[in-house]
Amino acid sequence: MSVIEITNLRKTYGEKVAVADVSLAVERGEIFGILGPNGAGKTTTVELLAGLRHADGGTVRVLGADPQSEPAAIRDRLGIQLQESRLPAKIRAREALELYASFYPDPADPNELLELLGLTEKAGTLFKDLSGGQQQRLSIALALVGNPEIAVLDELTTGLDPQARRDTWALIERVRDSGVTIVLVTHFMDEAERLADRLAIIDSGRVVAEGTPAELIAAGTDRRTFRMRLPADAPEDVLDVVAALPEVDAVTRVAAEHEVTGGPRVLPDVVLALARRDVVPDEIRTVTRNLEDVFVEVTGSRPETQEALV
Ligand SMILES: Nc1ncnc2c1ncn2[C@@H]1O[C@H](COP(=O)(O)OP(=O)(O)OP(=O)(O)O)[C@@H](O)[C@H]1O
Repeated sequence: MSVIEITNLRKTYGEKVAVADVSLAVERGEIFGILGPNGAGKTTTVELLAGLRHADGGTVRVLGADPQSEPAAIRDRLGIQLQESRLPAKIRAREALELYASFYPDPADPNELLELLGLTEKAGTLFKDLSGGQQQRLSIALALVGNPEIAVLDELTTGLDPQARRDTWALIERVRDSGVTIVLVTHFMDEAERLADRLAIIDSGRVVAEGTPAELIAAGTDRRTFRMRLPADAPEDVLDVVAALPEVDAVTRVAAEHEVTGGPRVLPDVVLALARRDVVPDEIRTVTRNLEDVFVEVTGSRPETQEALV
């Protein structure tokens, strides 16, 4: 059953089209990823579905209600963690949770949430003295404190170190497994590939691809790629022979290897052609596509990575 249905959503800021035409459906109990480059319209889309902004066109239904005209119907059922949400520097972790809990009719137990998020030992710590990862976890706890059926998490792991990111991912899976539907906004491929049960890639305010990570990776191409290392004594013209095979699209040199791309039969055809010339590659390994390749194909842009932090 869909808990969120967005149809032909549109939002402009003056001349600027932030969301051109977005349609998507989120099913109960899944982690749904919204992936896209900076400025694609992801945050605006989730702000519209949370009823924080008014759409210029299209419809949004969250748990059957229109968040714009019936905000009260979803207020206690949808929790949202917005990008860079800041708390007052001098509020303590438990105080913040207790304060937010007091806004809801049936809140989660702040102590249980602190435990779930690994913050029990930091319960008495001032917000300003928490590390980036701890602040992030606290903001996730705040999105969950109303015991929501749906939690929207925007740029969950931006600025976290690799270990904190992995811990946060494990936590999100635990939250999903406890029955909460999660909408995860991210521009990190690895995060979407690892966490999302299904995802939509948004570019320039439109959905350009949608499906499970595996479906997206498998769809749209019958091209295959592999890399091989040729023996030092291979005849010089053997690469010309490979490149001339009908099944081969391209042969490129990558460090000590050659990368060959072509149709579904590219690997056996190349191996056979080499064998006819008495050449046996020292090593062959297939190169599988990942979500990053899909992203580059459908958006034409390279995603950002967390490498700077590693
Ligand atoms: N309040 C606003 N006024 C004017 N333009 C805006 C406003 N909010 C967003 N935009 C513009 O709308 C476009 C979509 O922004 P949005 O924040 O939804 O994208 P995003 O995919 O979430 O990107 P990011 O990851 O950088 O936050 C951007 O070009 C942005 O500059």
